[in-house]
Amino acid sequence: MNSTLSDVFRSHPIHIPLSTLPDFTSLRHLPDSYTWTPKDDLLFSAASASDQSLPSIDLADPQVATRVGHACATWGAFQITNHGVPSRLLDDIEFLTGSLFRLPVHQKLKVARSENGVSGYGVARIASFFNKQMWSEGFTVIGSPFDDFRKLWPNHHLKYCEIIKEYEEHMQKLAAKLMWLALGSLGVEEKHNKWAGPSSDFQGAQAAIQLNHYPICPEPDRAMGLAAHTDSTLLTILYQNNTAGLQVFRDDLGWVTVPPVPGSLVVNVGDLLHILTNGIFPSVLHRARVNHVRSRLSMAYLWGPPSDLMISPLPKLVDPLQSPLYPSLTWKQYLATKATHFNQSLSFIRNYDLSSDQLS
Ligand SMILES: C=C1C[C@]23C[C@@]1(O)CC[C@H]2[C@@]12CCC[C@@](C)(C(=O)O1)[C@H]2[C@@H]3C(=O)O
Ligand SMILES: O=C(O)CCC(=O)C(=O)O
Ligand SMILES: [Fe+2]
Repeated sequence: MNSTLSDVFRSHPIHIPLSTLPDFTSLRHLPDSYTWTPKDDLLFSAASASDQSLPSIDLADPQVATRVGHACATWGAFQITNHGVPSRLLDDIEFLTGSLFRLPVHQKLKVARSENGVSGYGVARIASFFNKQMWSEGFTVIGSPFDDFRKLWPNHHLKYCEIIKEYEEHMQKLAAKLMWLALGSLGVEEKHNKWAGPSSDFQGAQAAIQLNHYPICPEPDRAMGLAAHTDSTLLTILYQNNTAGLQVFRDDLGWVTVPPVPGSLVVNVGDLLHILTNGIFPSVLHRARVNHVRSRLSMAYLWGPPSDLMISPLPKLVDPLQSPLYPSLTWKQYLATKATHFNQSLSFIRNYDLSSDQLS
């Protein structure tokens, strides 16, 4: 039987006690366990020396594929407008996210993510790779949120389930469209990508929704909302509320803040698209900072292939005189690798000897 994303982490539990979640609202000073220095993250204070900003692309632009391709190759990320997701739906998902995190802690803990689970309330999975704690809380949706939502909102869960369903439908279509624009810019056609399906709709694609809340922070310069990471996806589509915090990293520029533009969405190239394009598109290193004036919400749609499907560099994008940069592997195997090797996962699989045992 095909596995789902929820199965992936059963063999990779994380041990982060939820009792470490502070009551963010009552703190006047940053506790030591939340105070980051460059020792805790080498890139912590890599300042941006540039006024360059992330490309913004109008999806109705006749040159859209070229622009998407260029943004993917240079930044591994871009913002989009005219994406077709109704602004009413963006308001709804933001409202849902705000309502969820405003619930009292004891209520949120009713749906706490289990150690070997992936859905539910808790700190980001990547927390286990850092000595310091992040100034955020999250909620992950994979599959139906019905059971969790009924515990959170006994009287309103159906309304909230409906919003998630509608959001997923729109995001799935948008992700497939963006994927074709990105691949199309490299001359990849449907015949080069067997997984595309007869109507190019990427049948069986799997996805997670990650809702993030970054509370107001008493000492934001010393805190970290969500530490630097790449997403393990093909693409991630992120909606941020009206508060800045997202930053993307470029080796030549340092950290670049992505200011929220009302109604626009941010698209990140994930590790699997980097592998599929044989390294042509970098997966973008990104993080979220916090501030002392306004709390921030972000809603990420993390999109990938069926979790058992073999992903490998597309032959069309591999120089016939060279070997592909990466071996074939499934999303499930990649997530297992990520659970062990985190930000070193791409270099780990690049040097991995396929003739030896199981990847992990
Ligand atoms: C599909 C997934 C990607 C993700 C792990 C997950 O199974 C569900 C949560 C996702 C998320 C969201 C926040 C950042 C991230 C690195 C994390 O810790 O959980 C990503 C994971 C990922 O992209 O590897
Ligand atoms: O909050 C943000 O802007 C980033 C969130 C993110 O990177 C994620 O959920 O994977
Ligand atoms: Fe991310």
